[in-house]
Amino acid sequence: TWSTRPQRILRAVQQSATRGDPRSVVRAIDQFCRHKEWAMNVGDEKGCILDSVVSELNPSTVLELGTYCGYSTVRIASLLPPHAKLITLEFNPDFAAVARQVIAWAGLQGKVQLVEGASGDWIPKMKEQFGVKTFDLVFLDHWKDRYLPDTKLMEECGLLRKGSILLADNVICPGTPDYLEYVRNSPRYKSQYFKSHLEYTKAEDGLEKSVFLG
Ligand SMILES: CCCNc1ncnc2c1ncn2[C@@H]1O[C@H](/C=C/CNC(=O)c2cc(-c3ccc(F)cc3)cc(O)c2O)[C@@H](O)[C@H]1O
Ligand SMILES: [Mg+2]
Repeated sequence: TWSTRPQRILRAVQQSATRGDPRSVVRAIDQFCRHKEWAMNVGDEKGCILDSVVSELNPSTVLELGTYCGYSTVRIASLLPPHAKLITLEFNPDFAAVARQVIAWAGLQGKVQLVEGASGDWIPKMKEQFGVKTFDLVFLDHWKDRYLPDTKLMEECGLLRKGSILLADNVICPGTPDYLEYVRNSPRYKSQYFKSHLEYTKAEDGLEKSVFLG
């Protein structure tokens, strides 16, 4: 087939979702991934847990690592207060191009800064490039072996403050054992596991919510 899966996801959004309606964009992607082609979006079950963490925290600054098609970007941005900002990092240009259009279809481009590049390069530049002091919430959903090094990098760059929340996808499937061991045993975090299922399947997966204690 000539198109890529992200391009087919974008087409499903453009065909089935209403412009400017984030919930319809989320629904269109979930419908497509449940009934047509599985894709690695956080999905609706874990997405509801993500929504509750965002709504409860009401964050002003959010960082997302791994945009992919922009599904969780849209979920998070649609819940942010008026002046809040979400910076999302994506290093695959084809995925970034699809995500920009998904985010625009949802009408959320004003709340989202999609940065095309690698987390390791951009985390150290957050303060100077975007005037960010610290992040209230970080959503980790990129390569699973990068969760721990990038968390340590965020600590070193002073991007976390007392009370900052790290929310990590896939801590069971595919799994992030070194990250989980770190946030669950480090005295600098208070960690909590939210049991759920791998998107669009019955397999176990879950989100780990970790509060940075400073
Ligand atoms: C330089 C590498 C680290 N820095 C990075 N900086 C910016 N973007 C990065 C990135 N790493 C990866 N990305 C991007 O994040 C995304 C990667 C996500 C990786 N996610 C998974 O592998 C994943 C995989 C599964 C999965 C589960 C079960 C299964 F059988 C098959 C797959 C489920 C998920 O929910 C997942 O999130 C891509 O868009 C990629 O281009
Ligand atoms: Mg994931």
